[in-house]
Amino acid sequence: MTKPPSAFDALMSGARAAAAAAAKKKKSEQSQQPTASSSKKRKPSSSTLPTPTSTLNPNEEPEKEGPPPTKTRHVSSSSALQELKKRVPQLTAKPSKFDPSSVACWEKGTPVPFSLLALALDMISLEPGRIKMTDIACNLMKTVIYSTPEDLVPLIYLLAKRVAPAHEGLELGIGETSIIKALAEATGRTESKIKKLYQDEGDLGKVAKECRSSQSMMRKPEALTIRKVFNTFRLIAKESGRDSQMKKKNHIKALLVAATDCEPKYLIRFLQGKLRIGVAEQTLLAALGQAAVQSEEHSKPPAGIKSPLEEAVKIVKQVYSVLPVYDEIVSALLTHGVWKLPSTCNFTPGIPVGPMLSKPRKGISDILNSLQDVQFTCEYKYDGERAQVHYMENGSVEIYSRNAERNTGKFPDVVAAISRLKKSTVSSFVLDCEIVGYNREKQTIRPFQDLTTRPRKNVSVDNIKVDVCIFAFDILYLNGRVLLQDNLKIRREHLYASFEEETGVFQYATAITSNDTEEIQKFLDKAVGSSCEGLIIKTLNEDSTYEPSNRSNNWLKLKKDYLDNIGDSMDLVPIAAFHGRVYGAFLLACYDYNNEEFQSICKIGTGFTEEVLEERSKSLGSQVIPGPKRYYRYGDKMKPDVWFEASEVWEVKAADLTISPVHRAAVGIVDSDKVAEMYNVQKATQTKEKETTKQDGSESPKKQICSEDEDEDEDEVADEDVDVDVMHMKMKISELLSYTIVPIESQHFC
Ligand SMILES: Nc1ncnc2c1ncn2[C@@H]1O[C@H](COP(=O)(O)OP(=O)(O)OP(=O)(O)O)[C@@H](O)[C@H]1O
Ligand SMILES: [Mg+2]
Ligand SMILES: [Mg+2]
Repeated sequence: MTKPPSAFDALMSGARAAAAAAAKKKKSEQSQQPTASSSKKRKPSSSTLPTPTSTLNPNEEPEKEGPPPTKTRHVSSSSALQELKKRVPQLTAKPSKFDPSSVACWEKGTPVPFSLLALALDMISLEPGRIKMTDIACNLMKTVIYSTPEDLVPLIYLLAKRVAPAHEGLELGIGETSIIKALAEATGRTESKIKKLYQDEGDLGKVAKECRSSQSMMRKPEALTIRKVFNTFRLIAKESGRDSQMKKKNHIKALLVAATDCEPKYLIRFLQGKLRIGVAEQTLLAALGQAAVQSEEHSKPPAGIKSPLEEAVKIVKQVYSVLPVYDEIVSALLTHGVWKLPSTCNFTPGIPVGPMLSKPRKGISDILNSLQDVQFTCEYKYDGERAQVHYMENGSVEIYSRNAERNTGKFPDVVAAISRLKKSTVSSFVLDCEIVGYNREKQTIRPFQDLTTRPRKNVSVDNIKVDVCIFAFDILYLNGRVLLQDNLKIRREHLYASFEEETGVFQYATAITSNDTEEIQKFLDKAVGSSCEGLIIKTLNEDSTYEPSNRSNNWLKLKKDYLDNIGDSMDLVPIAAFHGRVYGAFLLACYDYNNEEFQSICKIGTGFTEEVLEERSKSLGSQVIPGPKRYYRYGDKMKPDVWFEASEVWEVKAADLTISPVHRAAVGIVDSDKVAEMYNVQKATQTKEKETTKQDGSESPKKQICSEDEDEDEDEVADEDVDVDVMHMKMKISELLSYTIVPIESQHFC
């Protein structure tokens, strides 16, 4: 999703929910997993890791340093850990050559030690390439399938940094303060000491590791297992009401007390929901597909499949886009095998499917070339929030965002409208639509920015400041029937027959069916004139099924931004920055000669190569001033981390200028108190970010992104853009083109 600042926020909040999200409630807690798919019985290794149920030693002394642990079981002997450490490097083997018994040095069938995951994550963190990362994740899964298949679900959730599927919205809900408190109590240090170490180190995970390793323990509590950690995370996520923070803290403390070696580091990082652990969703799904094929029982592909590994990965990804619930997929996979997945895991009302996405095209002729001899339709591309509305047989409604976040509480007006305007023949449906800010008096679409001022949760219908109109463009499910495989023409007929339109409340996306260049051009102009971003062109008849999560050639977007003749560059001055790994984002300002002031116009997230970003950060680092100059104009809500002397000018190519409630450019000229904002700079720079990620396969460049909120949830960006296409980059329209360092006479402005 590429949005102006506040949408970027929405993305980040989606990520937050997702990063903290987790497993399907009952299932994972019941550890109901099917049996091991490995049929060969191998002898457990002689040097087994002690299991959690082993030797209780009531005679041991409580440890001297730190509070005594609640349990006094002695488990994980350091020799067992050493043995595991010796074996773990084998996880980097090619999955086809990897023998899980070479790593599984604990008793088969017993819970898999958490240290295996922690050590594997250490290895993954050293791997820049996606392929190697996938191999390690795959081998890790193979090991778990071989040893203790019921631990596969918890393993996958931990790798995915979730505690439940995204749509359940279950979050760990712990702040850094609680983590620090728990860490202090678990290690017997003061909170201020931990804070100090954190400040010096910059990484609470490392602090945790150091504190643990420097703490001598007379006796150790039970060794952590993957399932124990995961179940505790779920408990943490579910604690609510009074004392919940305290209870959460105690859960964390119990985990920390039991953690050894590099375990504390990863526990903390999981709890913080940090990027530096885990694997992107698509990598995880690929690893799962491969691990499934290579696990013995179900490895035989049906006849005619030439490349089983690739095919299995495709199946797992496809099934996940229709039913994004690991519990279901893993269970089906272990019971019936990967080849039966498409029939064992199906679309389920109430669970959001991945939204179909579009590919950018540069112009109408480009579109006509791509879609020769194919019937297609053009629709307005509305600039709002994607919504998948599920209306269940019992009349309940759920609204999901593009990232499968549950948005129902944000749009009670949509819930009401949809229930009122569905025809009486309709008993259940899943609607794909764009929710757009709307001025009902003037009957006009409001800018995207206005929509983002709506609170995210617990909105009450009586207190809505920004009305919305639902622009419906697809229907995926109707009266108990899944329509994903029907072509768009049929789906549309169903859609048009299912609702009453009401201007400004519920409308069908404006559409024409034409392949005449001039007509399409006029339609595009009309779309832009009606505050839309451009058009989405969709195949109508053949090859026009709904493709969940796919950025498909059957949906092409034509944004006004992309057209060659629009978009000019502007000379802007960085006046402040927001922290990231280097500076995460800069606040840019234009110079107003009349008022002799710098007025903020946009934040620029990236759009530069890492090299240029590094260079600019360094250069501006020497221009830091204690606070904003009095001739800087910026919105009250802008809270950059550092301010700069106005010292250099950057040429920035922009797609669009819109009225901004935040920035101060052209204040008083454009609108009495509102101002212009170059928000598309951010849209495009975020896109660029995605491509960087894809191309080099690493995740680190994402750290450059900074949103209006904290930068803690960057990882979701990676998850969702695995299939961002390179075309996008070529036609990127707003980017940092060049920068010139122009000395600016500061006395001039004083
Ligand atoms: N008529 C429409 N049909 C499909 N999607 C539409 C339509 N109108 C608006 N949209 C929006 O456009 C998006 C599809 O564009 P794309 O696949 O590029 O996703 P995106 O990266 O979020 O797009 P963008 O940032 O350009 O809005 C959808 O997610 C939806 O929010
Ligand atoms: Mg986009
Ligand atoms: Mg959009």
